[in-house]
Amino acid sequence: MLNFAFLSAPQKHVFSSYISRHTPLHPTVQNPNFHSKFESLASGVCKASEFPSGYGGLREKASRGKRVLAVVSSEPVVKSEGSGRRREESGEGFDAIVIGSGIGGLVAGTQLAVKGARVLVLEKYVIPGGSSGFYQRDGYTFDVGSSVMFGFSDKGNLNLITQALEAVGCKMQVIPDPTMVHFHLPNNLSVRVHREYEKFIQELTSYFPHEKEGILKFFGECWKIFNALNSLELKSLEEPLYLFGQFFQKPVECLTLAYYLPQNAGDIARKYIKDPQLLSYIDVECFLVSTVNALQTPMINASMVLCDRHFEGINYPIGGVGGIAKSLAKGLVDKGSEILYKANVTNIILDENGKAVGVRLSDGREFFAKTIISNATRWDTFGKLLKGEVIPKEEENFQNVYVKAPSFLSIHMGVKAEVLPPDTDCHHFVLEDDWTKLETSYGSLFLSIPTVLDSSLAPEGRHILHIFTVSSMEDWEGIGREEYEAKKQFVADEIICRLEKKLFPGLKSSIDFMEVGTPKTHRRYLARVDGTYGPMPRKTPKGLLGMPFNTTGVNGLYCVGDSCFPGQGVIAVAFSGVMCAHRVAADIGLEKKSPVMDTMLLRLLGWLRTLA
Ligand SMILES: NC(=O)c1ccc[n+]([C@@H]2O[C@H](COP(=O)([O-])OP(=O)(O)OC[C@H]3O[C@@H](n4cnc5c(N)ncnc54)[C@H](O)[C@@H]3O)[C@@H](O)[C@H]2O)c1
Ligand SMILES: CC(C)=CCC/C(C)=C/C=C/C(C)=C/C=C/C(C)=C/C=C/C=C(C)/C=C/C=C(C)/C=C/C=C(\C)CCC=C(C)C
Repeated sequence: MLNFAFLSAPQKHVFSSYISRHTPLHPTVQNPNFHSKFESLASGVCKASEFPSGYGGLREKASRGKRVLAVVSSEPVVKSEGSGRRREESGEGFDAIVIGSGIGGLVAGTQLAVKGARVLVLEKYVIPGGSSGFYQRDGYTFDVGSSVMFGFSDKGNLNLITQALEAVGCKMQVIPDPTMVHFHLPNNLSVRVHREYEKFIQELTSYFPHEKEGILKFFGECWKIFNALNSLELKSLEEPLYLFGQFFQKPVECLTLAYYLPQNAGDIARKYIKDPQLLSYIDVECFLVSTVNALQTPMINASMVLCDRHFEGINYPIGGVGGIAKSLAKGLVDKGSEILYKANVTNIILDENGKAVGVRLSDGREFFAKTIISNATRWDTFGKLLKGEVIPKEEENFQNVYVKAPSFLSIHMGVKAEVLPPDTDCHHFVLEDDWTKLETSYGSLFLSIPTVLDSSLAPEGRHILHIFTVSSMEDWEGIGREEYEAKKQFVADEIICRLEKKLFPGLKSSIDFMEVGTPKTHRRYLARVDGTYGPMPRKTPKGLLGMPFNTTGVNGLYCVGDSCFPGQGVIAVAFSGVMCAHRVAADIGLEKKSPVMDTMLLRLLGWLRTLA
């Protein structure tokens, strides 16, 4: 029998609430099979049985030489109710609280934990990952977001997912994808982006032989940028000791990147390419990266994607994309930090000097830390979590340069395997007959069939089809429940019809399972305002110049994720996590810093952004 007499009153309260909540059918687990299903998700060497104790485990902790029973993560005791003193004040608080467990938040959290910081991640939903999460239905494991994964190889400096996992002792098994995407475009332009660069260039030039030189020159310039990026050690561009160190060690590469920082891919493509159809093709390539055309896509981001797919390649993690977040969450807890699910942050708490010192949850609980990192979008962070506060000038600038990209409609389907022709590629992009429809709602279709690579994601004899397309919140608001359901069915039917015509005859009759998500679904489950896909330039941007890094105008508050430099994409938000952790670590004394140089660099960067 355990004797709990040594627990203080608040600890007893926490413990009894833990016991009552952690019955086999935990009410936070909406799906009673969730736990076992989640555990069964394959994730390489991170054993599934080692589910983060953050999901409500009890563990023993050493504290000042005494062994005390501590409740981990389901209810970290932060505010001592008796004395009214915060742990932070008594020297026991967290170094950082991360709001949200998207890949950006988890990478920031784990990188800090590895540096010795004590981190608390607060996630609104019941599992980690946000748009890189997963869900399971009827024997299918669906990726919430895209299944095209960069950053998983063993070489170079840009394999940020491999590095993030390695930092916490995890490695995932991956399956190399021979084709990043198969484009089905107007005028029967059908281009496969092969893993091998030469094969891809050969295929593209077979459609545009007269532009061979232009194609090689454009991609050549992309490789110049990619190679410069790949040669740097990637850390915070807001930390002067690192930044100037890199300039000193790799001056040519840094100057190359500085030169391209304010440039867009469309302008560079136009230097070499004249054929309007080929320029439209490059628009489509960029649309995948940024949901806007090439003239609005930063050249650094375009180069990163257009080259990395041939350098590291696209690799799918066995068991699904959700395994990445699951492994990072486990790694975080292994490193002595904590993650708490069903923790909906409603406010960031500022002290009397306007410094961010804590957060309040929708159930009234408060947690305090030296620094607060928000993985919510900047619109949510400054519009909701800091509601009532004056919005800092830098955020006003950001909102002048960037608007919220529309959301998307997603269809997750299970289909009979026979409907797919042999050798079907894993990822497809369909824009049937009109280039001008590229950026319009429902104009183009993204389609992934991850079971082509990993059949374990679906029951035997079945495949997963995940289709998504641009859709705006305005389309779905102000209608009643019945109309909403009928509209979902109608829009999905139209899309299925298009795919039947273009790719898979008989698709409709082969459907075994189907679930449609709208912008409202994405707003609700990803906690992203209007379900937005992320920031999109209001007009032609100056490359990446206007994209904010991680510090904010509020002392102690940092942002991470896709509304920070360099923008959308799992690998991009992983980089923002690495940058953020480095800057925070310097600010809390875990990394070297120079306060004088900090002030100068942050002012300089602030000024540069005003030029965007
Ligand atoms: N193939 C791909 O490249 C691919 C696939 C999937 C996702 N993605 C990318 O991932 C990027 C998004 O990653 P991200 O790191 O910015 O975050 P995210 O939006 O994926 O996750 C944010 C997390 O924060 C949580 N959250 C938000 N507000 C909260 C609050 N107030 N309290 C508690 N929790 C809260 C959400 O529930 C969510 O889990 C997107 O840009 C998308 O492109 C890319
Ligand atoms: C600071 C100053 C001012 C200056 C200095 C100079 C320098 C040094 C600089 C540097 C820089 C850097 C480092 C940068 C970096 C960058 C990076 C890393 C970037 C990255 C990016 C990435 C990206 C963008 C990615 C993306 C991706 C994506 C989005 C994906 C997606 C996908 C999809 C959607 C798919 C599709 C699908 C189908 C088809 C189905």
